[in-house]
Amino acid sequence: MRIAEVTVRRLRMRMKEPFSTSFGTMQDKQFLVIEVQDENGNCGWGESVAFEAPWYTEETVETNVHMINDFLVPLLLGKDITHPDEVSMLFSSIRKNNMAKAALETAVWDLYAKRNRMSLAEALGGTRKEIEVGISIGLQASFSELVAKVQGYLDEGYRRIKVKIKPGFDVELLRTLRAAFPDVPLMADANSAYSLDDIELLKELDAFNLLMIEQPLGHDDIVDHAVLQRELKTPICLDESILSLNDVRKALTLRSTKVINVKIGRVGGLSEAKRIHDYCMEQGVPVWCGGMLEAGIGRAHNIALTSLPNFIYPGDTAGSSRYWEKDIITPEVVVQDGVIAVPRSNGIGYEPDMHAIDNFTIGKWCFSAVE
Ligand SMILES: O=C(O)CCC(=O)c1ccccc1C(=O)O
Ligand SMILES: [Mg+2]
Repeated sequence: MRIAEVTVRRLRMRMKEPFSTSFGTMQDKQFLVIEVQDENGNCGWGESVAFEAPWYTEETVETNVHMINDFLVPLLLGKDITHPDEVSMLFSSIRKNNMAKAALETAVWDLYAKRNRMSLAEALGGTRKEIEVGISIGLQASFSELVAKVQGYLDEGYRRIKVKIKPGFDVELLRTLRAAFPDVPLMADANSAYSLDDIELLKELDAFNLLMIEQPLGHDDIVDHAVLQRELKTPICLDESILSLNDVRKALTLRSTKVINVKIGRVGGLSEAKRIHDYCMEQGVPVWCGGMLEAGIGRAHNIALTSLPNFIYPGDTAGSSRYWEKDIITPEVVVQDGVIAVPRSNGIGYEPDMHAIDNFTIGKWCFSAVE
């Protein structure tokens, strides 16, 4: 297939409620939507998960606009591609900027699946017909509000609860939750809020029978996490520290982590995400799919990826209505009884809603290959 056109749209959408983590609060979300077109007019869709500010990784919406428009699109446009695995090789001269690369690469995966009349899940080798999902709940103003939120999501059927923690909102917060929900699959995500100086406090979390603790230490660390894991019963799960299969290999060698949170954007695309999945499966290490407050297109890519067999724990991919009054795909992503049915129609299996997309678009760039 020849990549004949690329359209980059910058969208702004307001989330139903703010989302707070150890590094701050956000409610307005800007992100990029990518449309790639082949020589026959088939379209593939991708979403950049970079945020407006660089608190999760160093990438931002603006750096993604720059990288995509000025470096990555010129490497992709007009190229003949037989398989989407080739896209990351086309981009190999560009260091890092994984979210920018993934936005384009995932769009090519969708296009490839559509051309071959298969679902994206099928193209990736996914086997599950439905996926179990959990929910990630941001820091709340009070413990009672948090308990009420958890109860609400359990009532909706979510299969696993993840809460954010930070210094001062950890031991008592989790004690309160465990008292209210003794048997619920529960985990905590610190988004790098602690250091090895907090080791005694982190050991107290072993009392709460958590499924895992996500990224307690430095965003780029795999050495201190190995020291911490030796002292903890609770499995550590790395998120921010994992940017590639090589990072996974090194973290497992050091025993820094027992579970991997796979995010397509953070690792540079679906091909690398699948390689990480396959490697972890060989090693007997479970993985699960993280979230980046995505709109529908990013959500659809997560669902397809999660259909692979070693996605053992429920992921963070909630239904569209968790964040959005109105999503940018039809139908919207629906969670019923804590599961999402993996779409069987071609590509991502959801139709981009052009009316909604146009409504939210605040910037647009179009590129065509020269004939
Ligand atoms: O609901 C989601 O999409 C995931 C929410 C979440 O935990 C998160 C949201 C934004 C940035 C980082 C993270 C994270 O997993 O650390
Ligand atoms: Mg995380």
